Amino acid sequence: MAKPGTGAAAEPDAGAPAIEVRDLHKSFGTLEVLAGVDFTVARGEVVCVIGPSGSGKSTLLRCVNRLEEPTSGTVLVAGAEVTDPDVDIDKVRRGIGMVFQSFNLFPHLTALQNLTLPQRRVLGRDKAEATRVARERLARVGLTDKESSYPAQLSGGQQQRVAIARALAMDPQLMLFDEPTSALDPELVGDVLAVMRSLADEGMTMLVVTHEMSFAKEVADRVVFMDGGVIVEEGSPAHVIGAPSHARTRSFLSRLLDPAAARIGPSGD
Ligand SMILES: Nc1ncnc2c1ncn2[C@@H]1O[C@H](COP(=O)(O)OP(=O)(O)OP(=O)(O)O)[C@@H](O)[C@H]1O
Repeated sequence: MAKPGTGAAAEPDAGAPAIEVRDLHKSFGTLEVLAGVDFTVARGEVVCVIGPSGSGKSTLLRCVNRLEEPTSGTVLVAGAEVTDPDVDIDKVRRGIGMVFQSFNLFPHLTALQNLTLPQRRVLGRDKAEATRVARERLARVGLTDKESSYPAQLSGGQQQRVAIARALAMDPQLMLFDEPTSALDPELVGDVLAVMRSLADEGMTMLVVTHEMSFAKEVADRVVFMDGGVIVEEGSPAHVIGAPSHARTRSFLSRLLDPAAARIGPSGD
């Protein structure tokens, strides 16, 4: 528990898991969106969260950096209790990179400026250091030649790679991805997934809400299947995607692979 006013709980605990979620509940009015979620993400682990629309995946992710206030329960990030009202939440958030479905770039700034501005404002880096870091991160996502482009001059996939580079420029300990490829034309998805795969290979801790089953199968250490605001099952990709033990998971996966079946009617379980 944080000591009120000290911000002490925001200090990373080297031995603590990257994320711990305990008995998390979230309601919007009478709608209970998270109905008691428990899970842990180890450092360096890549966890994909899958599940039907409305199952609470985005809400769970948004509770991790307190973009949503949980109704009850506990979230710890590197040992810092995010859900404690007295925690220094800005300090915790500085260690968490977040990538959304929509890229949320500043339209009036170039790619390079989109990366330098938050570093200067939030981390207080001087212009030369922020520019050096920005160029390094743009190179990491394969966009060195686009540093002077404005978002409107970039494809959706390139904008998303700038958004990933922007998050990386803040030196996060942990990256949250909320359906990062859902808004992209199919031919642009591969480049974004390749960047995410390289981050995973480098040991970045990643919690990824996605419908990209090939990414989940090939890159995730663990897959969590959510439905109705609870975790129905979790385990290795080979288990959850390859041989799910729960009927609700099987039904979801078959509807995902055969969208025509989803239009015909209810899943039957
Ligand atoms: N701010 C909000 N106010 C009211 N209801 C909300 C709010 N945010 C989410 N919801 C509702 O909570 C439920 C779960 O939403 P959430 O976005 O977490 O689901 P999801 O599993 O990520 O779905 P999708 O795959 O469609 O993004 C939905 O019914 C949604 O309409």
